[in-house]
Amino acid sequence: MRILVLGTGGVGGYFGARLAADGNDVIFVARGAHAEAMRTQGLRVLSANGDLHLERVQLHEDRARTGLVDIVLVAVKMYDLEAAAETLRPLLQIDTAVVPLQNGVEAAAILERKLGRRYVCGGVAYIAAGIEAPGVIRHTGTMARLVFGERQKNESWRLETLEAACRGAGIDAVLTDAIEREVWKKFVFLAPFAAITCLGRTTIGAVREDPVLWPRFVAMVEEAVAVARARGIALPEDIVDERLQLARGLPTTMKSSMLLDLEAGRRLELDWLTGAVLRLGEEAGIATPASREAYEALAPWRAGRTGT
Ligand SMILES: NC(=O)C1=CN([C@@H]2O[C@H](COP(=O)(O)OP(=O)(O)OC[C@H]3O[C@@H](n4cnc5c(N)ncnc54)[C@H](OP(=O)(O)O)[C@@H]3O)[C@@H](O)[C@H]2O)C=CC1
Ligand SMILES: CC(C)(CO)C(=O)C(=O)O
Repeated sequence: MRILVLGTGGVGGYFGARLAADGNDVIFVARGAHAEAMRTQGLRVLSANGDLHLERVQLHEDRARTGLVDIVLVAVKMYDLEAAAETLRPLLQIDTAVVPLQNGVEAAAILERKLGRRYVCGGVAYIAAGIEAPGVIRHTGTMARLVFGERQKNESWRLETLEAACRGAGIDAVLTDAIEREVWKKFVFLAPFAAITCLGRTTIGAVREDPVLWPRFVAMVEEAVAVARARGIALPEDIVDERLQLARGLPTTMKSSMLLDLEAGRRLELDWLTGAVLRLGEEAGIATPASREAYEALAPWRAGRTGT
């Protein structure tokens, strides 16, 4: 099974490296100084789950050398998704599974428009990881979980193969027959979590203790759940309480990946997180005032420090 990792950052680098270290045929798409470091020094993962160093990595250089692939793990940021998807088409064969791991609820639909529905599955990544230096991925904490599933059918030999490869590599991976619900389950937590940590420029631990930030977070979770339900997503009855419990149990020092981007002056995924709550809420006739307030406060930073 040949796996293409489209975007070798925190998510793609961590899971791709674990799969490669277990002997899977993994080809990485990377660019810039990070790609150059991977070419000359390999790819290193620093993690409480076990450090690893791939001395040699297969980098995607061109179509001929990469050939056709069986699985694509899509792990570029949302603002890079359409352009990255353009490069995929020549690498796909009839039953290639393209698995988006982005935050938000819109990646699969974007990929379906670009590539066609047959290829595109759904996926969710639970991990906190990033590029610490060129060629080096830093994983924070121990959480490293993948959930994926078919969007058009229940049975999936192609994803069963991926699940087996992940488990062989020590990755906590689950194949689900309700992937749309899983993607929304993460979204109704993650969009508010990203927004509130960015608004406070602080950790979830500090948010929990703050008499202003915590109620704003709760209101945003309630709004996101209302949007999901209005769009026909069958979330569990107790989803708000369950998501708040999740937030209460997170490590005190944990930050969202969007806060790390904000602190580093990078572009934000705001428009696919809080922005999507507003957009999808409007379409469904759901008011989202707490999310709107957060969006408007963060919007000046969405293009990053360089404004590009
Ligand atoms: N980081 C985390 O802990 C988590 C992130 N997520 C989600 O996963 C997705 C990926 O996030 P993350 O891993 O943090 O992102 P990163 O920015 O760490 O990694 C993405 C990588 O893809 C590269 N890239 C983008 N487009 C291309 C291209 N066309 N060709 C080659 N390389 C490309 C980027 O390069 P460059 O830097 O040059 O742009 C970057 O190195 C996001 O949607 C995020 O919300 C989900 C769960 C946890
Ligand atoms: C909350 C977390 C770390 C969980 O995966 C995440 O997805 C993010 O911050 O982007």
